[in-house]
Amino acid sequence: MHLERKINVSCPRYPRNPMADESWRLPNIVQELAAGVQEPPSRYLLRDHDQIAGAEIPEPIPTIDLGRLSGSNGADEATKLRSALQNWGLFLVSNHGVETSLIDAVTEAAREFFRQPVEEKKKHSNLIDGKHFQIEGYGNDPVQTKDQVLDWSDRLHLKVEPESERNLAFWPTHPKSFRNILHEYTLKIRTVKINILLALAKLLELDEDCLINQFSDKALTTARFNYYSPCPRPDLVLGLKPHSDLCALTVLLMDKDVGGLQILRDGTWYSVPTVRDYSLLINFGLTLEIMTNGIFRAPVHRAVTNAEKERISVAMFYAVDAEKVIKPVADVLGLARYRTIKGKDLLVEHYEHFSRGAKVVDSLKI
Ligand SMILES: O=C(O)CCC(=O)C(=O)O
Ligand SMILES: [Fe+2]
Repeated sequence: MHLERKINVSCPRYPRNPMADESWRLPNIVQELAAGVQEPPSRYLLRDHDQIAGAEIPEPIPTIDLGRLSGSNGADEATKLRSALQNWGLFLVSNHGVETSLIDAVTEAAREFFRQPVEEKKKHSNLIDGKHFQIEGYGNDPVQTKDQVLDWSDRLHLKVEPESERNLAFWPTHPKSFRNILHEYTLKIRTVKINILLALAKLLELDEDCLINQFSDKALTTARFNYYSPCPRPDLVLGLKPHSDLCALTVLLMDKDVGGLQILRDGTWYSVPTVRDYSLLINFGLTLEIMTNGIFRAPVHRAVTNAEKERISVAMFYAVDAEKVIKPVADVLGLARYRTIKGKDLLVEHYEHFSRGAKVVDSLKI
């Protein structure tokens, strides 16, 4: 059975009432829209005039030397990691073992993919029969209500692990090297994920493999290539609404030239600066927040757009098996602060909250 059927998001079937005009459920490809409009359509405009310009981050996001953290003399890096997590909930990793040439190749492959005509990309559409949303493929998020504020971005979202779950129909053949590059990148980033989970378990003074053991051979890893078209009104439109990632861990490859990621701390949005030294950004998701009973928090973040420049980011999401019940991994973490939830149900609840700008974590806290 294909995983996407197991984790299908419960989007209302289209058309629910054969007589009703439900075309609003079918989002535009933003890249197409951006090429033709002077002003973004009203569905993309923020309602509450939230401040979009981010504040300058008061100190650099800490960079952890992953090689050193994983080695026998990792105590200094572990201290840095602890403070990064307390302050920002995210950090950069350097010395991560992924060749710079591979990182460049991933970025370039993504750029080449998005450079194709929309008709080519739509061959990998995330709408079944042009109507029903599924998580995998090229397109946008599901539109659940007429007044949902839409995001100024398109994406290609692919299952990469377990390998048996890859759906090659969604995997681009242009550029020709795309599939090989993504395969190589998946193997390399897996090691990054493992090293981080080992280090986190140590920080929590738990058995070293206690977090890694949460990921069975059915645990789902997806790669999401985000494409933010230039937007005529970056002051009124978001590239991606505020959210926390759902998975346990995200490894984010940011565009090295164009910034756009913002992180929320104490009610203020801070711009995350671009990095040019091939560091990767590590971001915790809600699954890890629940597994650590709130000791590690999933930061709320969003992406803003740019008037002149396109922006690309590549996120690798490490989720657990869809059937796994997510809960604190050890009794020593204290009385549960979150209700337990299955991986697949978290996904459904997330989309329901995300579409109306709400946070699923608030519904999970006990
Ligand atoms: O584009 C970015 O920098 C952030 C992307 C992101 O948050 C996501 O894909 O979940
Ligand atoms: Fe995210």
